[in-house]
Amino acid sequence: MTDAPTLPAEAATDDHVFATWLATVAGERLLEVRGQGLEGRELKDAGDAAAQALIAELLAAHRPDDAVLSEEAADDKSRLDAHRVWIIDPLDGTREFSEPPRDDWAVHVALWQDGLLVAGAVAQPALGETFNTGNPPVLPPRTSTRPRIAVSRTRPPAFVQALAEEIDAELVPMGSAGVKVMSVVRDVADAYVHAGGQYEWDNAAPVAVARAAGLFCSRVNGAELVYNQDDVSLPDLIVCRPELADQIIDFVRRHGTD
Ligand SMILES: Nc1ncnc2c1ncn2[C@@H]1O[C@H](COP(=O)(O)O)[C@@H](OP(=O)(O)O)[C@H]1O
Ligand SMILES: [Mg+2]
Repeated sequence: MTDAPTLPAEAATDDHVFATWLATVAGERLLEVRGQGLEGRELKDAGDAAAQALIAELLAAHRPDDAVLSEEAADDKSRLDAHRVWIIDPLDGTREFSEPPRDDWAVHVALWQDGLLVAGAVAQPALGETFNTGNPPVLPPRTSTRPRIAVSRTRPPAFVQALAEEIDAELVPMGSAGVKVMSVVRDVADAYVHAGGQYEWDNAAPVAVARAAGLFCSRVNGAELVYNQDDVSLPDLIVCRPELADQIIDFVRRHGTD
């Protein structure tokens, strides 16, 4: 049993600092698990379990009155009547986590309050970075005139290939929704377009951070992303530099996502 990490003083009252700390310490725990010599399914399961256990313990200790929605815990529907809900993916990109030395996996911590995402952090432990809403990332100038669209490495939606052809974009495959959203924040890509399946925990924290950095975020048809719903399926989204949003939404409205 490892000692629980010590809460930084500011994190007691500041939800941005708390989210950042929680994602960071869970990421550090995941790096430890990755160093234990496990492989494949065993490594995936050990990572999911260790990050979930630590995050659950720290939320119970430091935010005991808040509700929690986590990929790795039973869904307690009392969250539907709560004012504050932490939306957690303890390990996003589990597949890539189990393929060292890949760095495209992440920890997601978001806070939903009365209808809105109000704080969030995405740790990318293998890069040693935690992107967050407290110190929002500053969007670098765009270095590519040809749009780069981040897509799932293993489940790229078919329509994104057609979209790329129409707008003369390049596809950049990588793991983890959080990593793909942060790739737009970091000017590694200019857009992330996904459809076909995802859940609130896969995109809540990434969207909170992306918005804080000034990026455009919506469903693929341009509709609002809505969190803390009874059904937590949130199967599609666009995160992009604002100047690309109209083109992408227009394509989806004309062609659909099939
Ligand atoms: N079609 C789909 N249906 C359900 N979940 C999906 C999905 N495509 C992606 N996801 C989820 O979104 C996250 C990012 O996926 P990808 O790396 O393929 O982009 C993964 O989360 P987890 O790793 O937490 O399971 C994955 O499970
Ligand atoms: Mg996930």
